[in-house]
Amino acid sequence: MTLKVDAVTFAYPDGREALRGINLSLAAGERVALLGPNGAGKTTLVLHLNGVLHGGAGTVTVDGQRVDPRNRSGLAEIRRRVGIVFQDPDDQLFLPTVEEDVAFGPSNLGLRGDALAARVTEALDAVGMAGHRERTPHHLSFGQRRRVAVATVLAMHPSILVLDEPSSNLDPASRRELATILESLPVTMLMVTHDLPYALQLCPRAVILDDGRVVADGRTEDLLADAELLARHRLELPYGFAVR
Ligand SMILES: Nc1ncnc2c1ncn2[C@@H]1O[C@H](COP(=O)(O)OP(=O)(O)OP(=O)(O)O)[C@@H](O)[C@H]1O
Repeated sequence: MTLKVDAVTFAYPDGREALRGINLSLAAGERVALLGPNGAGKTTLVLHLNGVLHGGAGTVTVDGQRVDPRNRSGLAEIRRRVGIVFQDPDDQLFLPTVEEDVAFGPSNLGLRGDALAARVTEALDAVGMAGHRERTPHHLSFGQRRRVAVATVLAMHPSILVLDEPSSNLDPASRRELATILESLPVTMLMVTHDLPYALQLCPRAVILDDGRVVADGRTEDLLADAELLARHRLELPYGFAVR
């Protein structure tokens, strides 16, 4: 089991209960969509996977290792294993060139020289950005910056890739190209999205979160074909979209 979330609860300091007993397991190689209306607790859950948020009840384990913020060296390893691609690529890109941004994480792990260069090339190749390695990230288009943000995470060789709204703000061609890239990656994937067709295309399994609880967990196709379930949780397919 790559990821196991066991009875996790969490309330923010103002007392708002955001997670009310979450259970979720991902097997190695699975691709799972995390769906739910605004305020359901998706981001709060994601921030528990690498120990940014903690303090409630329950446990999260990654590759059998418990996420424990008091264990500093353990947490560094968890953050290598759980690679999070945030919605805004500019939160992840801050160095003068693409290759420096992609090299940043692995060089912090101690990689140098040829091993580091190979890691950068491999990650940029995986997202189709090898031809842009010497460019300045803020001169790239939004879609290109998102791909580089994915590369910065892939360069860490994560065992689970977590994507927050990967298709947002992409034009149709970039959205499709990113789907092709994500489909080709041999990693365990948890994808937070409001884009239900994207979830269907990329993730055989989906989990719906609402009001801090898992309210459905099953085949994406089955969940999205259940109009009542979708309506109950404020989820909508695009007009005229046929699931099967
Ligand atoms: N820093 C915070 N302090 C207090 N409450 C918060 C904080 N961040 C989030 N919340 C609350 O926690 C709940 C879950 O929020 P969260 O951001 O996890 O939802 P989400 O499913 O990611 O929503 P969205 O689809 O809008 O991104 C909401 O009720 C939200 O108002």
